[in-house]
Amino acid sequence: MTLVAAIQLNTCADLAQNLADTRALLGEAAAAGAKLAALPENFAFMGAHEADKLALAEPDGGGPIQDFLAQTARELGIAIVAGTVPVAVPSDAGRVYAASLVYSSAGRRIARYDKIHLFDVDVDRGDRVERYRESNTIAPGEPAYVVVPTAVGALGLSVCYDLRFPELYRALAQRGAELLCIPAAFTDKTGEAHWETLLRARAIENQCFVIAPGQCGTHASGRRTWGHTMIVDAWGAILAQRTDDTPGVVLADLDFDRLRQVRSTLPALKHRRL
Ligand SMILES: O=C(O)CNC(=O)[C@H](CS)NC(=O)CCC(=O)C(=O)O
Repeated sequence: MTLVAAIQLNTCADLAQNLADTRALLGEAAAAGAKLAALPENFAFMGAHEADKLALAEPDGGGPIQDFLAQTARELGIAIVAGTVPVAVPSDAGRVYAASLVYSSAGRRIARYDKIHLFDVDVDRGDRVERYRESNTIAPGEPAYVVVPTAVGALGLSVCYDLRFPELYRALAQRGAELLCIPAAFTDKTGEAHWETLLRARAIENQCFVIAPGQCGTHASGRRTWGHTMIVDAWGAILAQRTDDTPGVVLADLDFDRLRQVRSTLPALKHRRL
């Protein structure tokens, strides 16, 4: 058995405050015995305006957010999947990559995945339309399938809106992923309709654990996110989830014997023909 954590946050526009909140919950996860903890999308900063995050862009490999992550992983002895970090796009000061970075418990960065699919969507709220244009401030990552060996198994990386593109997860599973990480800031509206169903479908169809830490509550922009951070097993069962709309740690013990049993008794991954 292997204990992992998914951390739910209500990120605000104060970087120092967000890092302090993150550090406290990572500490809680480590104290409980978790070997790996995953943070939500935009864990370090959510400003009043999308463009506010550009001021926090860090060069690849260094900066206050990345230094915090490396140091915290080392001090707590826990691997961290850092939801997303705003990493500078060389030659484009107007956009950043939404980079999901993985740190080993020694504080070494062992993987980077840049969000591929950008949320350029109008969310209909009945009385008004909420307009998201993520591509105004985020540069899309080149399509890439990142699977990284960790202390808790082979981890496939993705971010938030990627969840709606099952071909990404199929490719990660084909490349050996046993866990899929989906850090998110889902809208409360689309989250209520689709979040749990999509997460459980990705787990079931790819016979992988799914770790999905989410943003929750109201943010500086006035937008609301869905929370419902959860960890799902390869059979689609919800192992643990946070139903409170507040920050906190979700813990689950991953049983890899169960994963192997699911894959051998229902060998759908081996029955693929396309
Ligand atoms: O809300 C914010 O301010 C922050 N949101 C985000 O950072 C990102 C990009 S705008 N949200 C999503 O990708 C939501 C996807 C989603 O909700 C869906 O696929 O339904």
